[in-house]
Amino acid sequence: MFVKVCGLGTTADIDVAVAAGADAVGLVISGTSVRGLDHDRAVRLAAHVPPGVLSVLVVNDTPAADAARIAGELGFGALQLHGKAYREEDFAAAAGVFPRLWRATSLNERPDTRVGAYGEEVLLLDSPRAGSGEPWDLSLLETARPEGPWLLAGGLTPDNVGEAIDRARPWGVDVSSGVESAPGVKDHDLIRTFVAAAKQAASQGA
Ligand SMILES: O=C(O)c1ccccc1NCC(=O)[C@H](O)[C@H](O)COP(=O)(O)O
Repeated sequence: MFVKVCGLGTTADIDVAVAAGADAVGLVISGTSVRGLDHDRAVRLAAHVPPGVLSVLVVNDTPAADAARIAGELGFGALQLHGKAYREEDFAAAAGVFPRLWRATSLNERPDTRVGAYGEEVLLLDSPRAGSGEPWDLSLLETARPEGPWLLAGGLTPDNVGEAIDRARPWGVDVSSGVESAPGVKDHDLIRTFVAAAKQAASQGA
């Protein structure tokens, strides 16, 4: 089970997520997010992610080609494009600059759930309000379950991630609000508990 912890804001957050066994860490650059990093902090945090752990740049309001340029310049391992504004041509433009793209979408919006439909490596299925901590109706997966590398996100917590994995059978999971003590403030114990619960649920279900 691939586990990504998103919206990290400090080097200590990264250290804790990595030590807990997270496979990827997400850094958000977005003017509208409580987790949005300014450029200098993003540079510092991206450089802090150790080899072997995937660093993911998360954007939702940045032109895709600009985001791709930033991802390349800062040495990110992947770029997660979030939001309704991105179309297939945006992915094509971004891929010409930085090819390791993740596509985030919501099943509530009736998206294309084929992994790779827009040239992305990974598909992320999230709640309609990304980063809100709101869960979504997993029964939507019954008629639109993706195949291949896809992440379940949206309202996951240490308490519900095991059941969500059993039900949705994703390739990986992604969490942000569910490991916070306040919006934008990561709780290190919750990060450890979440990663352990996700890995355990996956090994029991394997
Ligand atoms: O985290 C944010 O604030 C955010 C804002 C805008 C676009 C995306 C954002 N986060 C991206 C994510 O990685 C997922 O939405 C997140 O893991 C799931 O969020 P949550 O329900 O808070 O766990």
